Formats: sequence, structure tokens, C-alpha cells
Amino acid sequence: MTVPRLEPSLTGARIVPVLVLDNPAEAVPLAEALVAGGLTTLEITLRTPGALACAEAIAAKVPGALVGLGTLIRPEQFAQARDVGARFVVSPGLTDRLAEAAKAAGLPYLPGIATVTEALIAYEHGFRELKFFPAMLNGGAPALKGMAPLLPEIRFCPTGGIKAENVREILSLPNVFALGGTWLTPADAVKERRWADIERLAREASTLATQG
Ligand SMILES: O=C(O)C(=O)C[C@H](O)[C@H](O)COP(=O)(O)O
Repeated sequence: MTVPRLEPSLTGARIVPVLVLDNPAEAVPLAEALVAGGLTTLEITLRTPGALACAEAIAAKVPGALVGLGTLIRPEQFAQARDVGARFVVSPGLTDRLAEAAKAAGLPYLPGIATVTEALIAYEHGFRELKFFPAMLNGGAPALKGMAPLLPEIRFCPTGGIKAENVREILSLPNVFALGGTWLTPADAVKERRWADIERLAREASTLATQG
């Protein structure tokens, strides 16, 4: 079975907001604010009862957004992701069953790894784009630099603990195609529906990515 490759629109995203959403009525204006700020590739985490409905609402109602689902930890979640219109899927780690489910679903898949051994296992499964998670706890930019000569065919999307001040250094690494995080959508701003603040954070991040 072939390994679905990540779409160029994802590998070219540079910054992927990671969203914890439960309410579709909040999800749509939040996604619109991120897209207006220049961040169009969005990862919605499967951590809440309403996550699938939020992903479906964004995929249907925000034409500029490329919607992915994250935190996939069970094989059956791949079919659920496809059914709501997700264009890519992300896991915090990788197991043999998840790898097979990703290949069967035919969705571009970004599996998570935290060590060189885990990266090699993902490589053996055929994956070449990996999530490095939790990135800052596992050494951040110096760890990514250390892996580059050992794993020349692998490119990473680090997430976990990344803030605006880390963006430029991490995106400057040749083995990093994008990075992700929740810092762009602070829980209080979402709760208070301060969409203009989120659009501003997104625009600042987009600027960092293009200047980097
Ligand atoms: O399990 C997954 O697939 C995830 O989505 C993990 C997230 O990428 C991180 O939890 C984001 O980390 P912070 O930016 O530090 O909040």
C-alpha cells in the first residue's frame, strides 16, 4: 500500500495553528480570523466532543481554509476525519496500526515522533514528513539541527511549546517545512470572541514566516 504524501499546500504552510475547539459557532469566525491574518492551514485537535463538527463547519463554510484533524490516536478516527472533509491528519505519535489506517484512508498523514528511533520507524513505514512533538521539551531547534545529518530525507513540522519568539529560528532550519502550535489562539481570546486579536496574532506570525 502506498503512503499518502502531504499536499504541497500543507508542506508550504510554514505556520499551522493548532486549534482546540468544541463549538461550531465559534469555530467558523475563528477560522475566518486566522485565514484573514494569512494562516490558511488549520489543525483541529480531536480532543473535544465537538471537534469533528467544528472541522466539518470550517471545511464547509470557510473556503480559504485547508482543514486537517489532529490528535488522532485510534485507527477508526481516520475514516471519521475523511468523512468530515479533512484534507490531512496528524497524530502525536505513531503505531503500526495507525500507520496502516493512514495508508488505508488515503489521507496525507503527519505522524508524530520524539526520538531518532521513532523517526526511523516512521521512515520504515514510508513517511518522510514527520511531526516533532513535543518539540521544545525534546530539544527544540538544536535537536532538529542534530537530526538533520542523520535523517537527510526527513522534514519536520515541530509542535509543542512553540511561541512567537521561537518561530524565526525554527523555520530557518532546512529540515523544517512548517511548525504548529496553540499560541495563536489563546483560550481567553477565543472564549471572549476577540476575533480581531486573533487575526492580528495570525498576521504577526505570517509576517515572521515570510521574513524568516
Ligand atoms: O496531538 C496532536 O496531534 C497535537 O495536536 C498536539 C499539538 O500539536 C500540541 O499540543 C500543540 O502544543 P502547544 O502549542 O504547546 O499547545
